[in-house]
Formats: sequence, C-alpha cells, structure tokens
Amino acid sequence: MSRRPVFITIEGIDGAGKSTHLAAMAQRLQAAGATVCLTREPGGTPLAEDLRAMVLNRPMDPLTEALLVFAARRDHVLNVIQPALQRGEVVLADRFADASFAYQGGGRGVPLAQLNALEAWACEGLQPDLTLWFDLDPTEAAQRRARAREADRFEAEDLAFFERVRAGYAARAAAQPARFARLDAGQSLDTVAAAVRAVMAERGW
Ligand SMILES: Nc1ncnc2c1ncn2[C@@H]1O[C@H](COP(=O)(O)OP(=O)(O)O)[C@@H](O)[C@H]1O
Ligand SMILES: Cc1cn([C@H]2C[C@H](O)[C@@H](COP(=O)(O)OP(=O)(O)O)O2)c(=O)[nH]c1=O
Repeated sequence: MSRRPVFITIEGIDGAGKSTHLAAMAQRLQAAGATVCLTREPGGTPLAEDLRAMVLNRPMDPLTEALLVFAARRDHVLNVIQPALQRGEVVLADRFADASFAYQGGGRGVPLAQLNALEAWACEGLQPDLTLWFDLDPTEAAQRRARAREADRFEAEDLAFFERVRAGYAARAAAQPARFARLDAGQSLDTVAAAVRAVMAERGW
C-alpha cells in the first residue's frame, strides 16, 4: 500500500458540509494512532487569523484579496503546517490553496498565472496528499447557509459567484485527480459521513 496521506485538506463551497464532518475525521485519524493537527484557512496562526478577519469583512479588490490569503497561507505553512509534519503529525486543514484557485480564481477572476506564481512563492512546494472536495449544488448550499448562519463577505455573494467557485474546484480536481476525492455533498448527512469514511479507509486511515 502507498504511504498514508499526512497532509489532508477539505474543500468545497460555503455550506457544503465541511465543518460538519471535520471532528469525526479528526477522531478517526486519532483512533488510528495519529497525532492530529487540526487547522483552517484563512487562519491557523495569530497573524493569519488577523488577515482572515480582514479578508472576510473588508471590501477589497480581487488581487489584494489573493495576496492576503496567500500571505496568511505562508505564515500558516511556515509556523504550523511544516512544523507539524516534521513532528510526524497528520495535518487536517479546513481549506488550503485550492480555495484560492476556486474563490479568487473562479469566483473573482484573478488570472491563473498570478495564482500559480503566488502558490509557488508562498507554499514552499507544499501540496496536500489528499483533498476531500465536498461538491454541492450552489442553490442547495445557499439554502443550508440561510438556515444556519449570518453571511460573511463571501457568503453574501450570488449563485453565479458560487457556480464559478464550484467550477474552479472542478478545474483543480481535473488537473490533479490523484489528490482529489470528490464527495457528493448533496446526499444525507449519514450518507456523506459514510462516503468520508470510505475515502479515508481507501487511503489507509
Ligand atoms: N448532508 C447534509 N444535509 C443537510 N444539511 C447538512 C448536510 N451537511 C451539513 N448540513 C448543514 O448545512 C449547514 C452548513 O454546513 P457546514 O458544515 O457549516 O458547511 P461548511 O463548513 O462547508 O460551510 C449546517 O447547518 C449543517 O448542519
Ligand atoms: C482559504 C480561502 C478561503 N476563502 C474564503 C472561503 C470562505 O468563504 C471563507 C472562509 O472559509 P470558511 O472557514 O470555510 O468559512 P466558515 O467559517 O464560514 O465555514 O474564506 C477564500 O476566498 N480564499 C482562500 O484561499
């Protein structure tokens, strides 16, 4: 069997159900003997959490937004993700660079070449070993969000924005199919949870 994934990310449009399954994923990894570093983006360090508050709340142009999410990511990679991996931990991150390609690239229209350059500068060559993509129809995601919480600057965007974000994830998954596991997040909670467990089991967890 190939090496178990040690840097695992979860992705998808807002309301797809990522947070719902995060704790169970961490528990499953722990039960299998892993020390889990559970983290999120934008955020994961004091500086990156400050940048998160700006990105989620302050109006700004798309390239500024991309620069800030990658600045936050660099701080997170250097101070949390790389050290945890070096200690032999499993890093489970609620979003990583794919989100920038989906939201800033797909959603906001920042050119791919600029995002590729930022990724090359910011991430020290680090890519997740496994990405669970919670794929959901944007109309369903909007209904779930409306029932659950107040919208932030991204969640207030219209359906067309989330269609573009979804397409951004699809493009990223098509470009790197070995890393991505797509989950149909439109199914019942129990069915999605079983699909998450199946993906983890397939990869040795
Ligand atoms: N499979 C599902 N079916 C119906 N509702 C769901 C499902 N998964 C999550 N939800 C609900 O949808 C809302 C958004 O889920 P959440 O996990 O916060 O999404 P995300 O973290 O991807 O933004 C929550 O109220 C959650 O309880
Ligand atoms: C990591 C990242 C997130 N985002 C956006 C996606 C989300 O709308 C928002 C915050 O993500 P998230 O933590 O999933 O939101 P919530 O706490 O409401 O579940 O940031 C980007 O636009 N680019 C990025 O690179």
